[in-house]
Amino acid sequence: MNHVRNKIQNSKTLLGPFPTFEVQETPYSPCELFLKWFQVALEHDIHEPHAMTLSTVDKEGKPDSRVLILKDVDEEGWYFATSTNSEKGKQLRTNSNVSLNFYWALIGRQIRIRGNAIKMDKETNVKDFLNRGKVARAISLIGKQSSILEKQSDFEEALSDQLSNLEDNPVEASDSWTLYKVRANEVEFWQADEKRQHVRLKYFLESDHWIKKLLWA
Ligand SMILES: Cc1cc2nc3c(=O)[nH]c(=O)nc-3n(C[C@H](O)[C@H](O)[C@H](O)COP(=O)(O)O)c2cc1C
Repeated sequence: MNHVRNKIQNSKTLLGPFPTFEVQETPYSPCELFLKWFQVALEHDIHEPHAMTLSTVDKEGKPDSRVLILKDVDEEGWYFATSTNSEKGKQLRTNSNVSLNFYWALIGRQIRIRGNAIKMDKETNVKDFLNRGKVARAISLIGKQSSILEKQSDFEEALSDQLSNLEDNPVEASDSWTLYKVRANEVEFWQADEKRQHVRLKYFLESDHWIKKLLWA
């Protein structure tokens, strides 16, 4: 495995070419800039640009991270969905502080969001749940995300039970499936530069308005 370690040690990063980031021409709100950057990601055919890392902290203050799908974004916040029974669901119950991170290597862009995760109402959660594919709904209805699985066949049996259940009850919704809105108070846009002169612009929410500051790279 030493050859793999050599590869890691000698891997190059941020070679470019990258798009430019005109910090003087940025909009008032980070949501608007996020959507502009997302559009650029789509134009560059970034693979799964809506995959993001969600970080939470447990009740002892220990951080935890995992990848989730961004379901929507608007001036109110960034949205993700998961089970309240999952590890992250439990963590969010005791501490709603979160961060989100997007990294699009091909265009050298990273977006960091810090804020609070707020649960959406029951009706919205049910609507989001019913929009999911059948297998995803069946898995959610098992309702055991992140608990210990003794053997893989237990999962297969539970899935098969839930798939038959959905045949009989096609609009059954999970009690735990929840859409969360991350209301941001800090959003940073980071643009890589081939000559290592990276550009960082951070939005801070002050009272009820956004201010923007450049950051040292
Ligand atoms: C690309 C990708 C997308 C994912 N999307 C979701 C998602 O939208 N919701 C979710 O609960 N888990 C999603 N997962 C699984 C999570 O990363 C994680 O394994 C799961 O939510 C359990 O996390 P927890 O134990 O911290 O609660 C996704 C994983 C990957 C790699």
